[in-house]
Amino acid sequence: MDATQNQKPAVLLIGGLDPQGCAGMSADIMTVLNHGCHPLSLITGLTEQSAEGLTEFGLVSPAKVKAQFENCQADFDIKAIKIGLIPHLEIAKCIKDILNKFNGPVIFDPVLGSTSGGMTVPEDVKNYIYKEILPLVTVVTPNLPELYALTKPDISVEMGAQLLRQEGVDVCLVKGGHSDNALAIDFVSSTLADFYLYNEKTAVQVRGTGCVMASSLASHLASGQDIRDAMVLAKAYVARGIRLSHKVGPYQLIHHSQQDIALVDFPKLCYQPELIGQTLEFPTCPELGIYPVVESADWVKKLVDEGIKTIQLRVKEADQDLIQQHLQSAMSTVANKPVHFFVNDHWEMAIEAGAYGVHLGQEDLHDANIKQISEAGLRLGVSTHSYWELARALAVNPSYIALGPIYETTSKQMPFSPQGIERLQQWVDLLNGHYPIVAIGGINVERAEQLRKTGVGSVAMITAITKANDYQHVTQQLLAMWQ
Ligand SMILES: Cc1ncc(COP(=O)(O)OP(=O)(O)O)c(N)n1
Ligand SMILES: Cc1nc(C(=O)O)sc1CCOP(=O)(O)O
Ligand SMILES: [Mg+2]
Repeated sequence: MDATQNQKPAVLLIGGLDPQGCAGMSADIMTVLNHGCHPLSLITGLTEQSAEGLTEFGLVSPAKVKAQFENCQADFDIKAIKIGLIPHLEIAKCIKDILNKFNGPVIFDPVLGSTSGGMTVPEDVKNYIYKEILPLVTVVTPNLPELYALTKPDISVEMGAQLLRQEGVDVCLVKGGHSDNALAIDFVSSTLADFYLYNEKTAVQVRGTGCVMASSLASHLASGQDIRDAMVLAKAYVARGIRLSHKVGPYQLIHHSQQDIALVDFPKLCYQPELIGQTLEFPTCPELGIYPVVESADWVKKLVDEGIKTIQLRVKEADQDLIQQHLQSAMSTVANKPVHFFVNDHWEMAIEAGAYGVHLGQEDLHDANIKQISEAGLRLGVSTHSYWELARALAVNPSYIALGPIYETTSKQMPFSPQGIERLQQWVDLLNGHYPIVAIGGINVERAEQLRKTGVGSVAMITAITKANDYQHVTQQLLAMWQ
């Protein structure tokens, strides 16, 4: 077997040593270890600090940092680099050389001083960071004071992030924890999209949260997570750490743990600032059981006749009249029957027809008027395929959350690889008691039986029923299994 297989991903940490073990390199190492990664550490400064603030950056030799990096690179396959304190110009130049020899993701938490006050990074270093380091960085994670110091005082987060990105950074994540808002709102600007991540703020002042956030992000990227997922998971890790934080000496410190993240720690994601913190209400729905997704009113009739209690009409046709005909006909099938009838995509028609609910994907959420669906009293189901899509779904507060594709599907082309049963188990554990979950994608009778063991309340399928040799037999098998 290749000796590099099954090795922990190595994360190179470049930053200052806080001898009190609360922030900087010590916090970074604890975080990286907790994410199942291996920390490599290059110390940029032997700081002197206390609860009163930072009094000394502490010189280290750039030549030694360079030599240490070369040893690390020779012996480890570095998967991500996280940079914190850059105290001196010579160290900044050395870091630039290191970054030029590295191809993977670079996370830069631009520590310019200590939150408790005292010394700050000299102007020449700040200028060098701006012009020479930022262009080599994948994600920069300033807090508000750092954003102001690097750009302009009191600049908006959107404009500030824009300025940093103009220097060549791929993603700018501005941490809003220092604002006096009741929510901890981070702004993310990236080539993929701009969005806000938010969760409830706790009253406690916890040390080292910025270091932990950036190290968590680096660890998730080193482990191969999508960059948006990595940001969501890192924010959840910090939120959980703050919620469980504890007193050490004069400080309140993050709790590091490998336990699963709880829903209360999971951030919400939205694209418009005016929607931050606005929670809509949708009627609840029960566990939905066997949930066929079908393309015609004819199939709705055939399956309701078989005893199906949840069904979705998913007509992928451009002809609006035809969709309307299918919908009207399906509505008369389900009228006065205990059937949970969902309409895919066409939310306005669903409201007009008085359907039980609507199912929307992430792109559909952009176009739909979610408030109108809520006001009309329809249930809402939302698709998710990743952690960041889950964060988006949580902001909408739907009636159920779907996860897919659990297995390879032939019914639809998607940029997502199969989630697998373990990922479904994570969704069930995270959302249990809060949102009903629907699993979809490549599910047949045998697989449905396996998935039931995760505790998922519903399985949705297209081909297993509509392409079956004997759809009635398959439907009866599924219904019998899910009782
Ligand atoms: C139950 C259920 N889950 C997921 C989907 C997929 O919805 P969406 O992502 O909007 O894709 P389309 O179905 O519109 O192609 C679904 N329809 N139902
Ligand atoms: C429509 C759809 N949405 C999916 C998602 O993952 O969001 S998977 C899928 C197709 C499901 O069809 P089948 O049961 O034939 O695999
Ligand atoms: Mg859709």
